[in-house]
Amino acid sequence: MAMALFSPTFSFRISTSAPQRRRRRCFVQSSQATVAIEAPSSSTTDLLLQVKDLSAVIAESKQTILKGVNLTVRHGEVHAVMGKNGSGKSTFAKVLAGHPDYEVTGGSIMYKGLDLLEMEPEERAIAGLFMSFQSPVEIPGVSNIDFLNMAYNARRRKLGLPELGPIEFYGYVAPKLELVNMKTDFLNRNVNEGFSGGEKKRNEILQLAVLGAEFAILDEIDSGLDVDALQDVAKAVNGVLTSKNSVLMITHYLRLLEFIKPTYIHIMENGRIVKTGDISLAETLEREGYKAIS
Ligand SMILES: Nc1ncnc2c1ncn2[C@@H]1O[C@H](COP(=O)(O)OP(=O)(O)OP(=O)(O)O)[C@@H](O)[C@H]1O
Repeated sequence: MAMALFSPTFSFRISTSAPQRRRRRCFVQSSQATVAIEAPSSSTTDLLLQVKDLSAVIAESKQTILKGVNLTVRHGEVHAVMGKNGSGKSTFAKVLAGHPDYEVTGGSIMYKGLDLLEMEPEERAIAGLFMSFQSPVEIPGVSNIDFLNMAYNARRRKLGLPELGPIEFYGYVAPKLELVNMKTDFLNRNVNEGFSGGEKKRNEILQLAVLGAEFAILDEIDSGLDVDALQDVAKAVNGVLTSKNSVLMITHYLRLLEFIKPTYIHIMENGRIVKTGDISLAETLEREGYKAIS
């Protein structure tokens, strides 16, 4: 059943079905040629995520949104996805997270050597995939610290590690609050309830820091942030980046990419990645608009 409050992290609390993975084999794989430019190949042991010829429709209307996406992400890389409004960026992110609004109709996604499309959203989260949404959801009646503690322990349980009690967990989370420049009282407030837009984004990055995700998908974390908040959020993202984990961020603006340096920039157009390059691609875009690179 589709749910209003989808998030792989929140799925620890609210279990979902994942229609996208079960139905995908009922469709013939798209044979449309894609124009994606793959990142240069290196050792396959570095591979974190490999998306091949991914196509997806909206579950309800069957309207095709993704039309053959190819993307390779290795450990330690930062990928930025840019593109005009409506080109399919958020849909791609949500399909990676296992959002039930979409059905995969072709292609494959391998994550850490596993078939991601065979995994439930919560299994994806436990396997280290984190998604920050454009509009983070509010969870009335659930305090931020309880939510974080529960999500953190759920992952630890699956990894065979001992759970942390409230006091130990407070000791773990407190330094991470500093990383995102959030006051302690945010821990006792209900998840995102009454938070400003910027506070919600900081809270998303706090979740990322707490969960220690290996692959973070950040959908427009820069939207609605003032300059200071943008720097705080970028500093926090940089603070959680290591040579072992990777980030896929969706953005419209060069300003974010000046703080979080991308390894590759991809341009999405009409449900496909049509161009891949370095920061100069975003600079051209900023100067001349999409007509310069379409
Ligand atoms: N659940 C849905 N129901 C109806 N239409 C949808 C749904 N999800 C995506 N779409 C449509 O698919 C297209 C791609 O949407 P998507 O949100 O992926 O674009 P985007 O590139 O992220 O855009 P933006 O830059 O404006 O955030 C849009 O035309 C959108 O209206």
